[in-house]
Amino acid sequence: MQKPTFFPATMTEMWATMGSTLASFMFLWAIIRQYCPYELRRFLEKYTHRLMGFFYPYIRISFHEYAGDRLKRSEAYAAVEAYLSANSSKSAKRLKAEMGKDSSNLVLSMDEHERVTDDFRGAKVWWLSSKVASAPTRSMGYYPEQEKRLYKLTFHNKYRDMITDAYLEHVVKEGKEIRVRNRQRKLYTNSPGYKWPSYKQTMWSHIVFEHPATFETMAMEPDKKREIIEDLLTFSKSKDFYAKIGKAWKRGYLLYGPPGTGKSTMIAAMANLLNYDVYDLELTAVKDNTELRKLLIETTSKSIIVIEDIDCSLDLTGQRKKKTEKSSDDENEKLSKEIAKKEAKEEGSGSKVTLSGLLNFIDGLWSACGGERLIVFTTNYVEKLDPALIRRGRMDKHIELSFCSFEGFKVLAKNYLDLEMHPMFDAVQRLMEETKITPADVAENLMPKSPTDDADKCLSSLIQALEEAKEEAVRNQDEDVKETTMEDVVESQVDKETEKTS
Ligand SMILES: Nc1ncnc2c1ncn2[C@@H]1O[C@H](COP(=O)(O)OP(=O)(O)OP(=O)(O)O)[C@@H](O)[C@H]1O
Ligand SMILES: [Mg+2]
Repeated sequence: MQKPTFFPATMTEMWATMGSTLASFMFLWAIIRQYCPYELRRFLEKYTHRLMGFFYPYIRISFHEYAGDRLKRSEAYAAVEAYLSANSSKSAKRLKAEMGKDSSNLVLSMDEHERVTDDFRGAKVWWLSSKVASAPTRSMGYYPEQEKRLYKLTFHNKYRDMITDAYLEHVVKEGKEIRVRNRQRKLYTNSPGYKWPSYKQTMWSHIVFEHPATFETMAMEPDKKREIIEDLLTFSKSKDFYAKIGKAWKRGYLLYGPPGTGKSTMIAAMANLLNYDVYDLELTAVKDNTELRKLLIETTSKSIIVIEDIDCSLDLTGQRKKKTEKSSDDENEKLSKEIAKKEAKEEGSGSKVTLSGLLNFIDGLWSACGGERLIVFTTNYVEKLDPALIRRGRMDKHIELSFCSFEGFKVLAKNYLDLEMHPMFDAVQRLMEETKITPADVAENLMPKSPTDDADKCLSSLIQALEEAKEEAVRNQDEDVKETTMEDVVESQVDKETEKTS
């Protein structure tokens, strides 16, 4: 009987032949790579790829993290990352873990060079997470080698239409939803320490946004509060409307009023209402208009860009006027430039952001990128600002936050003391009508200072503060009257003397 040795022998021979052929080919390729000129190598590579294309029935799509000029992280990459994080955690063997929403759960995603498969309407696709190193740039000094991350999607040619249409739409849609669900809201600030020009580094640094303020806890007249909430909610749902009227999907809010009336608190309440990130822009740390534009490009949609105390941030108030004066006289121009330089040096800020740079930031062509953004300015002195800065269209809604009303006090009493009615409320109401007090002062008085402090104690401390404020106001008024009468007396004396001499 013949032994069944034929097959294994042939197989072994076949493997051996194949192995040696492969080795020869590799050897040949190594020689070609070493000695062949670059152009010829490129040519060979190009045609090998084309030849492969005839026989290799699979299609590959790459999703790069930074596409194009790399100004911004690719939305498609982020959506794919989120989609795969939800779908790969069961099948991938190496995963990356990151903190998710509220720092309470971990979000897993594919680690580098990991491959997972996905099924869509019977079609099988493969996802590979990968990274490629790009050559170090030497044009402006030496930067280390940069890594570009990407996802590669491979599928059979016969599913081409279905994958490029339906499947990719499904991935992006689901990915976006997952991102919103897992999103930890962030509070960003522009770090003045930013120097490293690597493309991966953003100009913003962030922490998790955890401010607890809401519109419910804000002391304000109920009608005004409702109006602001409705305005915000309408804005957030108006994507199509803004597209229809041909306007960028953004809205400017100017919050003004004395210190301690809740401007910063309202920004936190807005962010919590709409579930937006907050970008707290420190203008004095921005070097120039170009840097301001870069900062703007790096903000994401669903966010609030805040510039607090806009009147103090830069000397934006008189710049337009100065410019016209300057143009009339060259000598003056030089002089004022030198003074400005000196001032900048003295202040140590060195910021060269101009009013026109800021105006462009708010509603220039670049401001439209991203969409769904609120720009909020706060100031204590609205009258100091350049009218161009706060005209409608730039700052669409002007909200005055003012001294505490009795309605506002009732909200604070409910928050701080759990009180809706109390016999001392009448006294508070009467005093509030007669004098001005900020919500911050009311809040401070209503705050229990020791475990034994009860509602009566807090309310009487508030009444005392109100009475003191009233007395001070009367005193100030008396002094004002005295000053004006003195001025009148002096003026009339001067008038009499000039009449005599004439
Ligand atoms: N309208 C308000 N409702 C509830 N709390 C308020 C309100 N206004 C002020 N407060 C309380 O007072 C404190 C100071 O308020 P906030 O920082 O918002 O004032 P601001 O208007 O931003 O002042 P500034 O102009 O000095 O920046 C907050 O911690 C908040 O608790
Ligand atoms: Mg503030």
